Amino acid sequence: MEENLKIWNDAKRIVVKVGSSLVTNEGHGVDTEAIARWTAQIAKLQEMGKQVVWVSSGAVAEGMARLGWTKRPKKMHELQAAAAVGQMGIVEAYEKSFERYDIRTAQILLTHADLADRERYLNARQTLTTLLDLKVVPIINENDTVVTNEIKVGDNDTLGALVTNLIDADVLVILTDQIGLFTADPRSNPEAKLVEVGEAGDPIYEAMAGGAGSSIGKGGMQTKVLAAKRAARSGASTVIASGRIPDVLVRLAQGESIGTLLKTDRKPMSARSQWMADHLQLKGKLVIDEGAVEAVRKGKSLLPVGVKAVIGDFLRGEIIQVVDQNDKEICRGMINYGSDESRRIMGLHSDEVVEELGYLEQRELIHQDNMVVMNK
Ligand SMILES: Nc1ncnc2c1ncn2[C@@H]1O[C@H](COP(=O)(O)OP(=O)(O)O)[C@@H](O)[C@H]1O
Ligand SMILES: N[C@@H](CCC(=O)OP(=O)(O)O)C(=O)O
Repeated sequence: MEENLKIWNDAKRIVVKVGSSLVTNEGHGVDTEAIARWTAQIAKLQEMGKQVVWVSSGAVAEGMARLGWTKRPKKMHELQAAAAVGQMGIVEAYEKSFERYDIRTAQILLTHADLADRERYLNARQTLTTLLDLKVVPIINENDTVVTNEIKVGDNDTLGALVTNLIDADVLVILTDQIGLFTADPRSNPEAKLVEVGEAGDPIYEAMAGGAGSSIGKGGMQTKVLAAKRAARSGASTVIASGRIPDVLVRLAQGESIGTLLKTDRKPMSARSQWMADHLQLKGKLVIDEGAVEAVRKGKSLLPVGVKAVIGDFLRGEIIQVVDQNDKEICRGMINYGSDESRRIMGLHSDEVVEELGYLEQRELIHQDNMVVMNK
């Protein structure tokens, strides 16, 4: 209780994510009563001085219900068509429900590509914070209709964490159909026990969490536990709780312990480091030797001499991954040379780089100021 109270007293900005099965009543169509209960709670949270961003799944499930499809289609374009139809129903239901409280809503559809591009990322941040200052409730979903594998986030638990980091929220609440994280999937393990509190990022929870228990949800607990780890990078704690508990959000905000709290005491990474850390897909990879691993971990820049291999095609200025010889990610950062040049200069000392290229653009392949060390 103490811990919850402290986290929630200090929390000004909250991101809440609701899953498809909750929003669409297990796929039967938008659950307007559930939405009415949540909007009433959001109105109360606003009265308590909190800002709320709402990440809502359910577009595909609602689209299927509207189109009369009983089986989830396999074809990408049919799924995307269903999402386009369903998203209308989802935002319409929220808008209508919030009218009762004279609260405006805004639809925001994002893809990973939007968040990976620095300019679009900063724009999204600016727009979201402007909406919050206007007391508007942003309703966010992935832009399912246009995403391809290369540009998608993939699930809304992860999207919730990315949004948490984007706007520096204090708490991420993931509302689902279970009362929290259990020691194993309670659908198949009736003996499983609820985890009440833990450390975000502790790998024991990744081992407990399974995939989605129904065909409606996408990521199951696995993506929720990983979302908590991701949100902790900006210093946000995560609560996983049932969206069906009466007044769940208000009671949480009053400091009640409900569901699972995955807390963090981590100091937030700088906004720029978070942006790099939150890239889910990277264009390329450098494999570095042990000496370089040690240097990078000490916060030094990465020089060409420590690089053993260059994988993928990338341009100067793109964010790429740096791994050790066991493929463990050590850091990532903005590279000063494209992949072709990087291949030519890997393993070389600075004077040899000049000889090879005929010029020296920068001594470092990745400068320490443009780098974020991972898993520290
Ligand atoms: N350790 C666990 N604790 C609780 N639920 C789990 C666990 N492992 C897997 N699950 C499953 O995760 C499901 C919730 O994820 P999902 O279906 O993706 O929901 P949502 O649509 O809310 O994101 C639960 O219904 C449950 O079957
Ligand atoms: N963007 C998709 C939801 C993806 C997703 O992560 O679903 P869920 O696991 O139910 O939160 C949709 O609106 O159908």
